[in-house]
Amino acid sequence: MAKQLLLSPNKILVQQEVAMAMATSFLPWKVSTAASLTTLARPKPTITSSRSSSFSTKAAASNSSSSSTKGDDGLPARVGFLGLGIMGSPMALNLLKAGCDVTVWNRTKSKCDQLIDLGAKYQPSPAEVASSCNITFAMLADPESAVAVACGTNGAAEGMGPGKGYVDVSTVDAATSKLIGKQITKTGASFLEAPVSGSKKPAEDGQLIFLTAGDATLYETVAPLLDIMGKSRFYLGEVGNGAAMKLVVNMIMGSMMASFSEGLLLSEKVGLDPNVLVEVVSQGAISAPMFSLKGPSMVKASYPTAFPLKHQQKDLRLALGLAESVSQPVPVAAAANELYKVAKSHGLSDQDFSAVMEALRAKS
Ligand SMILES: NC(=O)C1=CN([C@@H]2O[C@H](COP(=O)(O)OP(=O)(O)OC[C@H]3O[C@@H](n4cnc5c(N)ncnc54)[C@H](OP(=O)(O)O)[C@@H]3O)[C@@H](O)[C@H]2O)C=CC1
Ligand SMILES: O=CC(=O)O
Repeated sequence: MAKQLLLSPNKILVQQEVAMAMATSFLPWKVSTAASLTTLARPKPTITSSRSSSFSTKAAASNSSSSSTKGDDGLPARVGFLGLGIMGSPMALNLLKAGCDVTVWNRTKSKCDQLIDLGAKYQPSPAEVASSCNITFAMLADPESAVAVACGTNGAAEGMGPGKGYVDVSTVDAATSKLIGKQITKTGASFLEAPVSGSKKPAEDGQLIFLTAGDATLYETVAPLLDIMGKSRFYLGEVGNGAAMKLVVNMIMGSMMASFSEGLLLSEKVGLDPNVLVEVVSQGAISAPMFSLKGPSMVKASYPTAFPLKHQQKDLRLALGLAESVSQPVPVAAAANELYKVAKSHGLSDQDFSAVMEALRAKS
């Protein structure tokens, strides 16, 4: 059964979560390999503690053979995936590995090859993916590409219709998400926004956090698919709330990274070993997985891309717009945004966002 928490004062419902029996009843095409559940069950974060059944669905799916892509009534799951970048590729791969019938599309077709080799189907346009699938996910770079893929010529909306669902997992602003939702629902299909928190590695490990909002029935329908790709999911109500939550989280993250970079450079300048700083930080109240993960390579001025810097700057820009819309001062985020803009002007757009440190180094 769904457990709901009411968060005042905004009256945003956070639903945690839907039992497997309920979820699978919406999904005749999903598997339920009960025998395999116990062995695959992982420790769950507190937030997911009320959804052990959904978690088990994930475990079952992860352990399933390709024959288990068919439910009791023999209907196959047909899941589309649009956008196979750093995040989309591992997410689609996890769906495929879990036994889903996955159809992919990417603007640069070569990025589909690995998934096709592993059994994914291919369609030459978002419209054709949407028309051949029950559920279509989209993981695009930014608002412009998310709109183009959903609503442009040969876009997904052209292939949508009653009974289908479109789940946009890109990080965009609320207005963009609402626009896409409007175009999708006009066709009779359902829409869910579901941006993710978590980077390349969590995407590979199926450990993403989904921040969903929109059609509640579609949310329940896709819950087992989200559980294949992620470790937790939040349902936040109306379209726009998921986008807003994601932007607030990434606004904090962008400022944290800028501040951490300043600390590393300052420690170096005053003759301290920045590796020791990373260790000290890791043991105290400001410890964060992000610092421990990226600190050692930042000290070596190495920035292997997990979260491209250009996307972090996009998120800060969109978060500033969100803050502006409600007259909320966010001076720290505004300053961080300027730093990421400088980093972009130094040609660091496609490096990891931790390369923002280079913008500070260049200033000194
Ligand atoms: N990387 C990360 O750690 C995280 C990223 N995100 C968010 O997820 C989204 C995707 O990120 P990520 O995978 O890292 O980004 P990438 O830059 O690796 O991938 C972007 C994807 O968008 C496609 N794309 C870009 N422009 C267009 C366009 N005009 N038309 C059609 N397709 C287009 C790209 O296609 P092509 O291959 O042809 O260029 C590619 O598939 C972003 O919104 C990002 O902010 C969220 C959480 C974590
Ligand atoms: O959007 C980036 C992330 O790490 O989350």
